Amino acid sequence: MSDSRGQVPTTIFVLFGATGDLAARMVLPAFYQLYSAGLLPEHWALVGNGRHAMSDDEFREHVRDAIAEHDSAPGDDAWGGFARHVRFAGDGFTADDPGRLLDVLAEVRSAVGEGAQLVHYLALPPTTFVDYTKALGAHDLARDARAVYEKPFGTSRESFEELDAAVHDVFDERQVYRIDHFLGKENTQNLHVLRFANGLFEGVWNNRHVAQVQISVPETLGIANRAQFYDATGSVLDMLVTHLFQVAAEIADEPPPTLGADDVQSARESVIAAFRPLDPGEVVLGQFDGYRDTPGVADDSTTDTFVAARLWVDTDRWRGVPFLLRTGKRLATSEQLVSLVFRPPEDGPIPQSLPDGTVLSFDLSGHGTIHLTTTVKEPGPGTKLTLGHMSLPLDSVADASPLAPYARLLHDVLDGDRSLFTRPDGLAHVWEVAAPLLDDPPTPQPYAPGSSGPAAADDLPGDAGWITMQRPPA
Ligand SMILES: NC(=O)C1=CN([C@@H]2O[C@H](COP(=O)(O)OP(=O)(O)OC[C@H]3O[C@@H](n4cnc5c(N)ncnc54)[C@H](OP(=O)(O)O)[C@@H]3O)[C@@H](O)[C@H]2O)C=CC1
Ligand SMILES: O=C1O[C@H](COP(=O)(O)O)[C@@H](O)[C@H](O)[C@H]1O
Repeated sequence: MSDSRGQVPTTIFVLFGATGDLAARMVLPAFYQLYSAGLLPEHWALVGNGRHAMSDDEFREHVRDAIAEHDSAPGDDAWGGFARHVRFAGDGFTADDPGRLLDVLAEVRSAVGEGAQLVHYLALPPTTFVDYTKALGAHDLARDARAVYEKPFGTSRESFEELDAAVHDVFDERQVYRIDHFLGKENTQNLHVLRFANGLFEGVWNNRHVAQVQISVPETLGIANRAQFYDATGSVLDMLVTHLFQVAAEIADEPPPTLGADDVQSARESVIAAFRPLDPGEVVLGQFDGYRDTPGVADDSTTDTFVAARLWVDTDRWRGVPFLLRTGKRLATSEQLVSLVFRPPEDGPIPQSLPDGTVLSFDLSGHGTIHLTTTVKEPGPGTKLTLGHMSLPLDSVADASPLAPYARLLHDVLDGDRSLFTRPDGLAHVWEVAAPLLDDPPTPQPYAPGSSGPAAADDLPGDAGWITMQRPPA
């Protein structure tokens, strides 16, 4: 059944983990954004699932509170229109016992139409993905459905392989959408568009012109409300081998033949095979002072809350160019900055170009901003060189109506567009690249909350230093 907007069929979303942290902060607000923007099908329903009982009205109140807290408070009229699509099916969901889900789905189907497509969203702890996948198969909820898996898709090579096998027992690969929400950010998508649509950039996107690439995602926030998850995960698994690797692949990939979904996904996922396995000697781990006092964290925890790594991409395009990746909790600033530091011209009439005088940066936070730092003449007499900065906030572009990453990715699931989702071949390579670090991690070095992390991490980028918005390139 298709709605009046043409291609988008009537859809029933089943949100597992519907009362969890991610659902509240990201997924439920994303549904509301899509609804407000008129991007949901005419006929749709959202069925929340959890292990406890809850009435539809209680769940609706929870959803409204979550949207108000993490986005903006819905007006009464708009809320009324949205809330009537929302149901809750409690009492858990296992292969042996479907709880209330099958009964609620039967009621919803009879309201929206028997042919409705099912989209399952697993906003659950990753340790539960295998069991929920098996349960979907056992209750015949996988056929013709789409399944969205939160990250991380596996927490080790072994658990990735186990999950991959369980998923492919139940779903065909084309039904599977593995989320990495950094790929859904507006400005991550500009890495491709700016490069491939502008000869100015595509011509210099290689090791002849780029001296280094930085992906720097410091965070001021801590882990207080996610201590249990975080202490078992750490910065390497939470951010490095997931978001930062995927963004690195977006920069490093070869031009896809088209910007079609399969080609874009293939280009990104296949270049991960060329990432050189990480050398623990080129990685600095850190743990902020006071981390072990956080309720839920073990007194003797060695979990890393900071990682900085030098990654090498062994392709003809990037051989010899360090990709410098950095992220951590309780740092001095929150930024999501991807920078290409260009080499100065080798010869020509200006022999003393400023080092790092040309830097193209993509700020991935919010709606995104593109920054370009270039060497210019300092206005005035003589020819003194200095640096100038240009900024393009993406929401200032004509007719901009940016979507938050989760709204964008949910919309792509509805459209059946898998270009911004990860693929198992790429993820299998991720574990190969990460293996030397996971097998033999350096000892995390202490750092003060509010600092820029362990001092040793500052050696990784060399003279360029870590580029930040507070301290643009020297
Ligand atoms: N929170 C975040 O900021 C981010 C989270 N993610 C990912 O999203 C997913 C969910 O994360 P988050 O919401 O923080 O996790 P939560 O710990 O909040 O868990 C989500 C929900 O899952 C259910 N649940 C918890 N433990 C179990 C269990 N053992 N068996 C069955 N159900 C369980 C609970 O619902 P109930 O009690 O109702 O059954 C809970 O509310 C994870 O994969 C995480 O890595 C990704 C990016 C950011
Ligand atoms: O997936 C995660 O991402 C967030 C950062 O995401 P953003 O929404 O601020 O772009 C990070 O804080 C969290 O630890 C990690 O699990």
